[in-house]
Amino acid sequence: MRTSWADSVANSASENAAPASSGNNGSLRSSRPAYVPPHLRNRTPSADLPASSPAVPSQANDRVGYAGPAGGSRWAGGSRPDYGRPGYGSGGRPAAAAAAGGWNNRSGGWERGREREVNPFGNDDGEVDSTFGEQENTGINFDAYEDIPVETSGENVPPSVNTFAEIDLAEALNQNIRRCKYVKPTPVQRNAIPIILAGRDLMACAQTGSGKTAAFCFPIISGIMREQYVQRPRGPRTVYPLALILSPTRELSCQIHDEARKFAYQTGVKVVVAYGGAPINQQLRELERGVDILVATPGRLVDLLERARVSLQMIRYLALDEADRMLDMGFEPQIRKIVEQMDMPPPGRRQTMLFSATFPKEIQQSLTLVFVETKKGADSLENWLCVNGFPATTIHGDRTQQEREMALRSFKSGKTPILVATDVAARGLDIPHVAHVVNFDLPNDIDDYVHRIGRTGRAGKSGLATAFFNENNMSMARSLADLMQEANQEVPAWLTRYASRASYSGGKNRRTGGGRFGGRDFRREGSFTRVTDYYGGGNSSGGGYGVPASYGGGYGPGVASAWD
Ligand SMILES: Nc1ncnc2c1ncn2[C@@H]1O[C@H](COP(=O)(O)OP(=O)(O)OP(=O)(O)O)[C@@H](O)[C@H]1O
Repeated sequence: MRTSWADSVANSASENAAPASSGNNGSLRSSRPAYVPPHLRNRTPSADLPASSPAVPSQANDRVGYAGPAGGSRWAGGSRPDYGRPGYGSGGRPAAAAAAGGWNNRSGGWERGREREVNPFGNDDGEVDSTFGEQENTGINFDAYEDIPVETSGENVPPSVNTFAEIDLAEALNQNIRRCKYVKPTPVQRNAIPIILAGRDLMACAQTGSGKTAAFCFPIISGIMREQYVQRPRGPRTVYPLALILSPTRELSCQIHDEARKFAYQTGVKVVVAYGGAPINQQLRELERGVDILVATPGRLVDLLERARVSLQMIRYLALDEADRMLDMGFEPQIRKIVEQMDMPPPGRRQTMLFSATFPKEIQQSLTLVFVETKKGADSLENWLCVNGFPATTIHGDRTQQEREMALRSFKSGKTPILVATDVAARGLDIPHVAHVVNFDLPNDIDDYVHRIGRTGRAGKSGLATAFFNENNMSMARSLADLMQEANQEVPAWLTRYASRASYSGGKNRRTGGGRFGGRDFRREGSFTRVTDYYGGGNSSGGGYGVPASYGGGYGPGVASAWD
């Protein structure tokens, strides 16, 4: 079972309380500067520090927890204990400083005396105006931007801001914004920055050259500065970035890296870039010096992950720049691997941001319809999804007509892209763009099943259907296996086994053993060929849960749908 992110942080905290000199690879560490996390850089050694740091309470890492006390700046410090770790050499700050300062006290810069941070602004090292004055900006025509309509969707979207001063960013970051001569935020920045700072996931579509890079970099940098207490494991060669920015090309990665280094200058947050087509050794050396934000192309990142030189275990922010382009360029397998198959924390434990100038409609409207058996089950699943960061709503027989209509509107508009429904309420719904139907509870009747999966893969589009099967669904095994066979899909061995057991015992489903499906021949009406489903998981000992997979479907031209 996957260990939770909070657990792994707490574990790593206790594992890593050893002094720097007792690391696994002392010689390696002595030959290169030891990595120092942002919160310990530029701190004077303190005699007040305990010999070992306390383990981090898991709650401290929950992003809900970092909103800070109401009515004051989040950065004002408060009574949060100092989790500074002595093992990192320069020492943490005294607890009293934590209580008094927050990160407005950060004098900025990387760890003093170890590595000098190159000034990414050239020789002009920092005569910065103390206010966001009317300086020259970098060529963005803000007059033209004022008229650009901005649409937002989602629940309780945090309000946009008009000025950088309104945003609760760190002073060191504000200084860099002034150094960049950004006077005011662009529309995408006005809207996206408060959303990301509020801990929300985001998909943002804004035209080229509209300042998307800063829109995701500012909140990531300020978030990392804020999480001063985050403890990271220390492998001899593995690094644990806190943020990952994926981009499709070497050029874009380098550009993001250059920009991010400016924004992060003297904040203590270190940005490293890794891309393919260039020797890996130099990039490895750079990574070994420590990394908070990793900007990478997918292929090179997979390479680094497979070599165990990078771990995603501590990722709090995942930004995909030009996400659609990455898919177009065939990076989907790598992205899936990075996001789903490595050690990346699941949604809810990390923030995910998708940025692009273009998002095909299919990407923006991928609605998921989940079928459950009971009204109670619908409510509790909806609640679970919402609590875990998946916007969901529900329709079932206990909801008023008005509530059902509202839920449907919210689903169709993409505000709540997951709809949990009981069978009765969902019959006959014609909702475009349903990309995925999940049979969380399988129905007892194959007709109902066919109706349900017919909500996706409509009008010639492909669709995905996922079913969770357990021994209580035994009576459906034979019909499901037959149905899949008819649709030329591979029938998993475990389902075949269930099917034969069900036939021996006679089966309860009225269609079992019938060979052909009685009543209505859905196949002749084009239904079977347009649906694709896959039953994963499960085993002969029973009770397994399905795993989503497999896209497909589509039906021949001119074939009418039974439900359209
Ligand atoms: N608030 C701002 N004020 C002035 N200039 C800005 C501001 N934000 C960004 N810029 C500048 O605008 C230019 C375009 O920004 P950026 O490259 O982030 O755009 P983008 O939306 O990512 O573009 P693309 O989609 O082409 O990658 C950059 O030179 C950047 O420094």
